[in-house]
Amino acid sequence: MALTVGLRPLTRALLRPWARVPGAALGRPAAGSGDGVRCFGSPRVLVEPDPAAVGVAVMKMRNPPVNSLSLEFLTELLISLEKLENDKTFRGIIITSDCPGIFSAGLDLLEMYGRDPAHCAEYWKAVQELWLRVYLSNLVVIGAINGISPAGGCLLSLSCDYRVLANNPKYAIGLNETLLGIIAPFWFKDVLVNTIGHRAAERALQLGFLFPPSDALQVGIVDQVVPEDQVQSTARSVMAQWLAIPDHARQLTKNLVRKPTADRLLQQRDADIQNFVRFISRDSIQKSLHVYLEKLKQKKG
Ligand SMILES: CC/C=C\C/C=C\C/C=C\CC/C=C/CC(=O)SCCNC(=O)CCNC(=O)[C@H](O)C(C)(C)COP(=O)(O)OP(=O)(O)OC[C@H]1O[C@@H](n2cnc3c(N)ncnc32)[C@H](O)[C@@H]1OP(=O)(O)O
Repeated sequence: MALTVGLRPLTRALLRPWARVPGAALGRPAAGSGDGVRCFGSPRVLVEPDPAAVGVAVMKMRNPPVNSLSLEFLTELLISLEKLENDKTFRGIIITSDCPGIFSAGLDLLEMYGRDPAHCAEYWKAVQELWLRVYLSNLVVIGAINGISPAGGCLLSLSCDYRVLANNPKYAIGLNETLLGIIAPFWFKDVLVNTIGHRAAERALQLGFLFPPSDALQVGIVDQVVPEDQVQSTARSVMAQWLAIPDHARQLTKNLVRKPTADRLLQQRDADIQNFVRFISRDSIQKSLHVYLEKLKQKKG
């Protein structure tokens, strides 16, 4: 039976069908343009032009304590990304965190635990939308990963064009869904397979590996590991290298490489939402989430 996906007005206004073609005319004018200072502020997403690099924006995630991807946070990220995408003065974004030690704790478990099916459907649609927005962005997207990034945080990192991770043993990265008693959806899995290869992904996904920086570099889930105080400067240098390529050639090439993966979801978005809602609503899965949330609480002592 098909689910009725009732979207709230803000989310409905934001979520549009995906038909972006590199080089195609971009949509509406950007907020903030024309006043000399482009700063797309929102409570949880700080976006500033990089003072040292023309055409580059730095997007800082600040949804304390752990940058968990709640529906509101996802919505703000989507709005900021759409504004940047539509502002022709920007050619690249560096995504980083404003929460010390945490890049993103992934999807917000409280959006999936004890919620009704309509809410879960709305939430999952926003998760899909953020992934598509980042993964298919025409901009160069560099992840300056300055903290731990499990599960959805790892997916966000994997969707960047290049990942720079701070060398701190606490800053593990990986798709750890199985440790929570849930599973990574097929499109999370596809992105990991594309990045580290089939066999490494098979092990990492089943065992819920969270790779510390040295292992993360070795397996290829990140591109570079640098001292913590050099993450931002390294991301800037990498950005300069990527921006030296003509946009149209880079964008078309990115699309060529990424579109087949994105299309697998685009062709079955509604079915994917229904699968998610059915899966997450199971008593056994809700029980697993409950146990995991309790463990997080107990860890505090
Ligand atoms: C057949 C199948 C068919 C179809 C299947 C279809 C779909 C697949 C189904 C489901 C897929 C769902 C995918 C989910 C992906 C995810 O992203 S799940 C989230 C994974 N995240 C984690 O495991 C991280 C959990 N958090 C931590 O490990 C630690 O919090 C962290 C190391 C990040 C930080 O540690 P620390 O600094 O010590 O902080 P605390 O642990 O004390 O946390 C502070 C408060 O934040 C709360 N919190 C932490 N993480 C989350 C989160 N992800 N969501 C919500 N809330 C979180 C934590 O409980 C604390 O709250 P409190 O202060 O106690 O109120």
